Amino acid sequence: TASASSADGIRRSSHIASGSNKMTGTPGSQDSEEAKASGCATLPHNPQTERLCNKTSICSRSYFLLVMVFFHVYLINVIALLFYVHYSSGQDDDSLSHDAPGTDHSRINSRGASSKVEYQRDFSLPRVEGIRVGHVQKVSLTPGKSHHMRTLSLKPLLFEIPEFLSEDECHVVMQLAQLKGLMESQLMIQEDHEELVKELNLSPEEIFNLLDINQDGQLQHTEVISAFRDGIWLTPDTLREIYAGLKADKNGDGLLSLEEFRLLSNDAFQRFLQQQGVKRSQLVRNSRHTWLYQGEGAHKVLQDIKERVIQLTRLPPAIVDLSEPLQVVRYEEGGHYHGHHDSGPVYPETACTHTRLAANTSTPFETSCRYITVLFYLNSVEGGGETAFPVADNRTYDEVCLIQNDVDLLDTRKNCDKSNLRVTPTKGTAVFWYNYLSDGKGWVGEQDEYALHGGCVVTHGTKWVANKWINIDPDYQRQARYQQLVSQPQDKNNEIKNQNVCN
Ligand SMILES: O=C(O)CCC(=O)C(=O)O
Ligand SMILES: [Fe+2]
Repeated sequence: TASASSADGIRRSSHIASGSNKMTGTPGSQDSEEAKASGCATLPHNPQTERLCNKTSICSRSYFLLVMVFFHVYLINVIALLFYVHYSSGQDDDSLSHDAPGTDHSRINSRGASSKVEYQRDFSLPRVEGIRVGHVQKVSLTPGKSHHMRTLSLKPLLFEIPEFLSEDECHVVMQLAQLKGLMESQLMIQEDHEELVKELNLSPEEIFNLLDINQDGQLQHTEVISAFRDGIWLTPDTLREIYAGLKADKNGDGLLSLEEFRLLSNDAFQRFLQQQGVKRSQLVRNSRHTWLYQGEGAHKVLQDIKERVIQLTRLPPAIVDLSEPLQVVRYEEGGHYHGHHDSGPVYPETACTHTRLAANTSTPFETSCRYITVLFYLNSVEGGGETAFPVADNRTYDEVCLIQNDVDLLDTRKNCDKSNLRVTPTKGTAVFWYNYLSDGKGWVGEQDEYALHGGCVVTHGTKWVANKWINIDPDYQRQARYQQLVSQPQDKNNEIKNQNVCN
């Protein structure tokens, strides 16, 4: 508005100026009025002095015009200066947060997160193209050597790279893992599940309603299996045994009414399983594992593998550096890992485990956000142990269809042969896939439901694999804040960690 009225002002004053030129020398009311207004009325009425006054003195129209022009130029300069100051201070904010991390401590709040900074999304995550199933592309991962990468499926986007690791490298990784010691991948009783149920304080009716997916007032086997499967792997057969043991299914129709369900409280369930003795084969995962750090100072083989993963995925090194360490897994004969996702789904109220430190709020749910899984086979397995992708490249995917007519596609002890895709473990081969789709704007989108997979039961010998998970938060701001936070000087990081421990 200010500049509009100024422009208007210029237009009006130039109109007055041209009008005064036409009337110069002719005594008239307009001239004399203006002369009066500008102080010329005090001069004696002399046409010569009046002409002089009109043309050269400080009360002339041209002088007025000049002053107005200067005034507007001045005004425009002031406005431009204000704009400059405003925008340049905004840019400073950004450059502080990106280029000189940790220099502006005032913006780190007590939860260790920067509360004001909005990171500009000026970066697109690269994604390897699959082209079509069976397509082979050459990739250069180490100087002087090229690998062949074959597309195994498009849903999920899945690739296989033979000879990614040399025999020696496989040997070193297995030895380092053994040196460090492997722990059980899954404990026998899932206490956290029970605790969560207690914490939520749900009544049996509420739980029944949650489980009754088709809302028919009865619980079918599939509805109970998917709900209680958090830890112990239930099959329709074990479920029948449990119902019989707890005398839960009074009328013996294989379905549970609300009344029958009350007898099958979580406690009773767990107690029954404890009495029976849960076998390792009844767990979701039957293996042992350990973690190997791959950063500075780590064994050269481990650092080399990380570098090759950077080349393979074409992701910024910082993202790979800040991801989980290498997980080395050993399955004994009889070992397995039932169908699962390596990453959780993305909901607004879910936080990623790796960026939790940088989350602005404390969120009730936490999940692993593993954008990519790179799975290395460290040995060739004598029997079984394939990695199964039950729904890879399915035309449709419907979770309910995973368990049908007592056939559970997630059961890698029984039904691996029914999986759409199986990869045979071969020493040195790597497979990698995306657990998330793209959001179409260069960042992480929805979880890819087709990325469901599992490790089939090892029928002969042992199986060694390693997982390199690349963690990226689907929430760009959280990922950026996290990267900013961990790249701050050590003393500041300790301060933040201590705050978290104490809170
Ligand atoms: O052992 C396999 O083949 C798969 C392992 C796996 O899916 C995992 O460790 O998350
Ligand atoms: Fe997995």
